[in-house]
Amino acid sequence: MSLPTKPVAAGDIRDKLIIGLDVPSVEEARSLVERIGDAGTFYKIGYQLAYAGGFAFARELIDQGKKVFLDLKLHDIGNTVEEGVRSVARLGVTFLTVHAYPQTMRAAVAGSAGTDLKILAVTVLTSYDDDDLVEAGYAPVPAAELVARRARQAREIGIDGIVCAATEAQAVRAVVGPDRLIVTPGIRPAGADAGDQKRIVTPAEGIRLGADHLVVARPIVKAPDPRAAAEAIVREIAQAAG
Ligand SMILES: O=C(O)c1cc(=O)[nH]c(=O)n1[C@@H]1O[C@H](COP(=O)(O)O)[C@@H](O)[C@H]1O
Repeated sequence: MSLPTKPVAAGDIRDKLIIGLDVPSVEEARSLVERIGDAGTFYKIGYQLAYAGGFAFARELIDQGKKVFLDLKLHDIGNTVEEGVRSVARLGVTFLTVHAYPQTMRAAVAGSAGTDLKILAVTVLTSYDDDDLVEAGYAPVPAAELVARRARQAREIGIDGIVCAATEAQAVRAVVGPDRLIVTPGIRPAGADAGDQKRIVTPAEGIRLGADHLVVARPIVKAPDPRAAAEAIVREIAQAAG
């Protein structure tokens, strides 16, 4: 089966790889970024690093010319989300995540209005499968269906991009159209450990399925040679985007 491929936007192919800095301290993050060198242009700061000095480190990365994705997965009452997003927008980061609940997404769009910050809505976490949704209290619904529903709501609300598993990227693209970003975690180079991820694909598949950016943490962060691991993924992305 030949898969539709979204044309690759002009720009640096390395930006398609977002490296998750899932490490416990700024010192470790700094040393990892140094080791990866110019193989890494776009970094994600999530819970682990954000709450351990990561906000100041985001500034440091931006000053080095790197792009930063602040993965805070916000979800609270509308006013709190809106004001929180307004504060994040002042940090100069490129992406911020919120959970794809309509109230939360509307508040995030309001808080980022008039700024360069792009809001990404996390549809259904890639560690969830259909059984996990039932356990969380949802009426039985396939994860893919809930992803499509939330992607439609995100588009209607004016969210900039969607975070979903690459296995759902084509369905999401059909819903959101060509102008929204699709960002996919749950990426594993062939042979790598899945860990807690349940809906995974390889970097090449992720790109062929239409992802604009791939988020990869453990396969790079825990590799004996993180730079070589990042370079191999960028090569795979370039070939797939080819
Ligand atoms: O928003 C995210 O980035 C995210 C959403 C999601 O559904 N699944 C997911 O794994 N992530 C993040 O993507 C990264 C994936 O890490 P690895 O599984 O180690 O490559 C982690 O930092 C997660 O927090």
